[in-house]
Amino acid sequence: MQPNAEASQRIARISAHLHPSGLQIFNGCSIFLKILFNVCQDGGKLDAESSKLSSKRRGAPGFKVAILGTAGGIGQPPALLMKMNPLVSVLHLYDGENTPSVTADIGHMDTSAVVRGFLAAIAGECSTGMDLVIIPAGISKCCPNAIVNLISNPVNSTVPIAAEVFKKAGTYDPKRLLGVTMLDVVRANTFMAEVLGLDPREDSGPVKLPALSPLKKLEYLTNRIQNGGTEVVEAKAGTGSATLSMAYAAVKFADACLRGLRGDAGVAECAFVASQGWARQGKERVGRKHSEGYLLYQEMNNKRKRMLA
Ligand SMILES: NC(=O)C1=CN([C@@H]2O[C@H](COP(=O)(O)OP(=O)(O)OC[C@H]3O[C@@H](n4cnc5c(N)ncnc54)[C@H](O)[C@@H]3O)[C@@H](O)[C@H]2O)C=CC1
Ligand SMILES: O=C([O-])CC(=O)C(=O)O
Repeated sequence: MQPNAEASQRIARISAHLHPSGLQIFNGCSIFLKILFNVCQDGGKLDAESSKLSSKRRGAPGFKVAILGTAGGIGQPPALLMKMNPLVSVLHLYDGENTPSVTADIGHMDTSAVVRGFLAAIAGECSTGMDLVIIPAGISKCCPNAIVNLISNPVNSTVPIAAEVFKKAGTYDPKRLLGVTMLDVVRANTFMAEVLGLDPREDSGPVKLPALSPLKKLEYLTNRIQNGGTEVVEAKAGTGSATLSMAYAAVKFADACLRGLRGDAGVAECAFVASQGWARQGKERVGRKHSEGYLLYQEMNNKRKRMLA
């Protein structure tokens, strides 16, 4: 096809996404996915379309990522950061409200990921074909074959609830359902580095620990990390909880998952996962398809295990 004709086709496609003819669909329609902005009715078609666009742009396929609850305090900054992530080729944004504004805004960024927004009751299905689904709010009925990063609090309850939802849908895979506890790790790195006068980017927690004795310093750090959420809530004087540091942590974790899926060796981060029942947090190694199991939990002494239970 001639370049001019191709460009005309692309303009028509973009116009169809920006001004979907089926706008009345989300006014009083009972179907589950209320399609809104940049969105067509057929999820599969849309995925194919997004992929076509993205692979043309990038020359190589990347990962498809969805964010549920994307218009909220935590959801918006990860949408921005995932649009900047070179591993992401398709970014689907879901929320019950304000998805158009977030999608329009982020969609103008000149990075390669193709963005689509869905005004969706996310307690139902999310689009299929995703590699990674990040959930600050709501839950999807099923995310077949995707790694799910569940952020909604309380993670030690929402992850088991999500597991039941996925079991019902026949899509449960404990190795793909990860409760995001990364903010605690991020805080631990920061606070520990502050006390020791180190660069927080050095990931050497276990190496640093002996330097923290006597016990008082450990107690100080344990308290500060455990009360990190309260520190932010109080600073925000009742207007909300951590959103920016959480978004950073969510994206740090999501990026680790994508690197694991890409096949990078030695990718391991902490998460809340199912193992011999619930109430476990361990360091997960993420592989090409899913997390590959605990590294850290087995190494913890009983006192620490009791603290996590
Ligand atoms: N895992 C962690 O370390 C942390 C978790 N959190 C948790 O993250 C969650 C999200 O926090 P924020 O983004 O600040 O909340 P928020 O209230 O600002 O945003 C929630 C968003 O989700 C959307 N939403 C909620 N239910 C929906 C549904 N059923 N269908 C469609 N859209 C829906 C809302 O429209 C809203 O835009 C909270 O549960 C919070 O406690 C917060 C900080 C740290
Ligand atoms: O309670 C919240 O939503 C915030 C939170 O988990 C934290 O900052 O660690």
